[in-house]
Amino acid sequence: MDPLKQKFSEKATALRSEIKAMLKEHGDKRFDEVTLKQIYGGARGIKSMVWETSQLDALEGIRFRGYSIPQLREQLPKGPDGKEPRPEGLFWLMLVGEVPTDEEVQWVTEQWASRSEVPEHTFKALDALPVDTHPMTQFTVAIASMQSESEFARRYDEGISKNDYWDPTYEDTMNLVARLPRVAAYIYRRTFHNGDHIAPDKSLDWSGNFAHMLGKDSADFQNLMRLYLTIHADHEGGNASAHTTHLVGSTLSDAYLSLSAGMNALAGPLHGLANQEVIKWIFNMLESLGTQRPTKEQIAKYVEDTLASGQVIPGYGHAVLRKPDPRFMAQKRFAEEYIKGDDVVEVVWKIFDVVPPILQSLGKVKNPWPNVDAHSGALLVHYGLKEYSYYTVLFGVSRALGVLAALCWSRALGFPLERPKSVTTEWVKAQL
Ligand SMILES: CC(=O)SCCNC(=O)CCNC(=O)[C@H](O)C(C)(C)COP(=O)(O)OP(=O)(O)OC[C@H]1O[C@@H](n2cnc3c(N)ncnc32)[C@H](O)[C@@H]1OP(=O)(O)O
Ligand SMILES: O=C([O-])CC(=O)C(=O)O
Repeated sequence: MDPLKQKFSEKATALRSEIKAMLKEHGDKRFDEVTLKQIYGGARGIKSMVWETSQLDALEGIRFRGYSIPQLREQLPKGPDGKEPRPEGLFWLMLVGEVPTDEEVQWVTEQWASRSEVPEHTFKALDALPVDTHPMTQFTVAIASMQSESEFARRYDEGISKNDYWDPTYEDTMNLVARLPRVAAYIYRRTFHNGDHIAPDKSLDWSGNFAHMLGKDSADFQNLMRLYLTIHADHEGGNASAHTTHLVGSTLSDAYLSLSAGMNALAGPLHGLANQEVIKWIFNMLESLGTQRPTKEQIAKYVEDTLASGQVIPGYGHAVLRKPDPRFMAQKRFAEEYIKGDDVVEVVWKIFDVVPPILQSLGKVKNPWPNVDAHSGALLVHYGLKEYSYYTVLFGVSRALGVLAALCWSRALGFPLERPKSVTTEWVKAQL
């Protein structure tokens, strides 16, 4: 058995028996009460799911197995120039709860390179779609098309024991994550570069090779990808892409079908698509103001106009966070270090000054601060990746790491079919 799988199997076996004992002793202990507002309000804050890979604090932001983003940047093995963390290490950490060594991360890089062959029919499926099909639609089609290779589906069909579900789920996860950069780069090159595809370079790390296949070989862009693919990977279990992957996975749909479903949730403008909406909104603002360097007063007026037309300010607000998103701050740090003085970055920082007090003044917005999506587009534009309808695919490649590591845990811990209760308004009225 490979070393990561071995470690995962040991940890999962131990936790499964611990949970069993805990449920036996404390199964009826109350952890939450549900208000009518929560029932009608998108289930905000209701504790109803277990997610081992990360946890979100409203003020501090995300912690992956207890590690904050600055701590990850310090402690995870980095790319060849020692600057930014490699997402391979974060995957290891999320899956087994330990910060990996350089050798362990190198092992993941090589495993993924060796599993990265994409089936020919996936390229054919993509080529059958109109070239202007939204990149996220192409992405979900490509992921679903690879389901024909699912180990879990094959072994389930053969009659696998419940106790072994975790094993082919792990195999599917490793294969799928290994292939995503190739699939995602193929979508980018077919959509925006006339199908002029770039062969993988398996000597590079997972992010470096992805950058290379996109057609961006600079060391700085590779570093941006390492950071980007690390910070977007997981945001506990309740966000729409994670929860969708989890829900679909709970029916014993395999990793391919579950991730493909989760990516459809990520493709919504209130969730992952917000990163494209942010840069579109900024470009529209610059065009309508006729300048690349708007004043704060000009931005404030544009924000007021956007709100007056009944639209949200993309990249601001959050269902859980109540402070500036540490993922926004991590990208701001990257911009300060690598590309200070960039015009679009300067606009993003001015928006950061202008928007929160305006949203606060509305009196209804619970979090006036920027989320992760407020910054990412400006960094990508700087390196020439201007095709913003593609941005959510990058997010999706990263998000796969967290939701699939969590899927492995769900199968290893024997989690059941998810099926919460719904009620009608008539029923609600009868209770009042
Ligand atoms: C990776 C991610 O998914 S991060 C989030 C990405 N999405 C965005 O950036 C889109 C813009 N933001 C939003 O629409 C929201 O803040 C969400 C969807 C992220 C969170 O929604 P909620 O938890 O319902 O936010 P909240 O409780 O603060 O909403 C209360 C009111 O404030 C409004 N509001 C919240 N954020 C904003 C915003 N950025 N601009 C304008 N109004 C806002 C809501 O639309 C709602 O208005 P309503 O009562 O008239 O319907
Ligand atoms: O947590 C959420 O609801 C949305 C979010 O920021 C993410 O999924 O990255």
